Amino acid sequence: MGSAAAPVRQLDPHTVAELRSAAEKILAAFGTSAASPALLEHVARTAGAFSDTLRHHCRPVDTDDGLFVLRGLDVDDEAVGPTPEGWATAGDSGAGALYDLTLLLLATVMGNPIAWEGQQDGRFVHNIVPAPGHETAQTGASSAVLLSPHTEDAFHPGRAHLLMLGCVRNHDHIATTAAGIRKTRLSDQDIETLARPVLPILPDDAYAEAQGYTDQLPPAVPALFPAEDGTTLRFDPAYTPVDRADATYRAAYRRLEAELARVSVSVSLAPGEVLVVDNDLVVHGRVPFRARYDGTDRWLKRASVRVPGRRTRPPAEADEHGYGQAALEAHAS
Ligand SMILES: O=C(O)CCC(=O)C(=O)O
Ligand SMILES: [Fe+2]
Repeated sequence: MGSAAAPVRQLDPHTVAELRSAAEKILAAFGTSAASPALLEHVARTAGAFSDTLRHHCRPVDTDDGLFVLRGLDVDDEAVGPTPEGWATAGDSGAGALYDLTLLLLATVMGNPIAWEGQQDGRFVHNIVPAPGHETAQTGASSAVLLSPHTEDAFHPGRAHLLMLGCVRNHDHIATTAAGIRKTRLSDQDIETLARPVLPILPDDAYAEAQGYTDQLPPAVPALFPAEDGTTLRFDPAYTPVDRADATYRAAYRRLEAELARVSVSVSLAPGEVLVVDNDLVVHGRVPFRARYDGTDRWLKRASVRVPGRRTRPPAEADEHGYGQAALEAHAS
């Protein structure tokens, strides 16, 4: 694993002030970051009036890294209060809500934020904190184990194009890992093999309801897709029954895994930094750590964004059932 620096987009003080005042106004008007149709409309209108400078900071990923870090937002460590011991108690008022709204605004500039009825109560901005009892899970709530590199919500055809991870607190400098498909070297033969729909990707442990879905069989999906401007990937080995494939496929899959490990970078987010990952180009994960459970634990805010008009995925995804899960879009598209 390398520690090559991720491309950084430094927000200028004027843009930071523009964002802060927008988030403050919305919080003053609604008293919460909990999404209502009226709040979302307010967010859309506000984001639509942002400066060109802010918009430019939010332009699409423009390097082979497939990601960037927005730097410069300020987080008042005292004001956000203790790290909750689980997403459910994170609350949606005060300084934490200000961060939720800032992410929601940024997400709206980049595309259309999405939420899942089946995850974190349908919130548009999730709280990622270590939770007692989940230490070894393959979800954001874990800590003691490596969270293996994955495409976010890989099981679903409506998954995000962009994943945003905003750091509230990270005293122990615990790194998110990121590996971009455009940095890997694979033979044409392997790419061809992995572009065949051979295996399903099953719903992850954050989706209890989807895991109980039995109406239709899990669809086999390609891990790689040769899109117009380069290869994209859909990859989640922890939820893929790789041993069901033949030896040729398994070997190619393992080589993809090894290549992703080789090009993986560590991004240790500091408070106020927002990692933006292109979910079609980059798989992300997290190194293991020891949770503190004393109110000072690592705390990230997460938003998922769809970018209208993208053509980076196989058209056949349109026929997938998505295990009965539906993504809610923040804004009419
Ligand atoms: O904790 C992290 O750095 C990443 C966790 C993760 O995979 C996610 O929030 O989607
Ligand atoms: Fe994730």
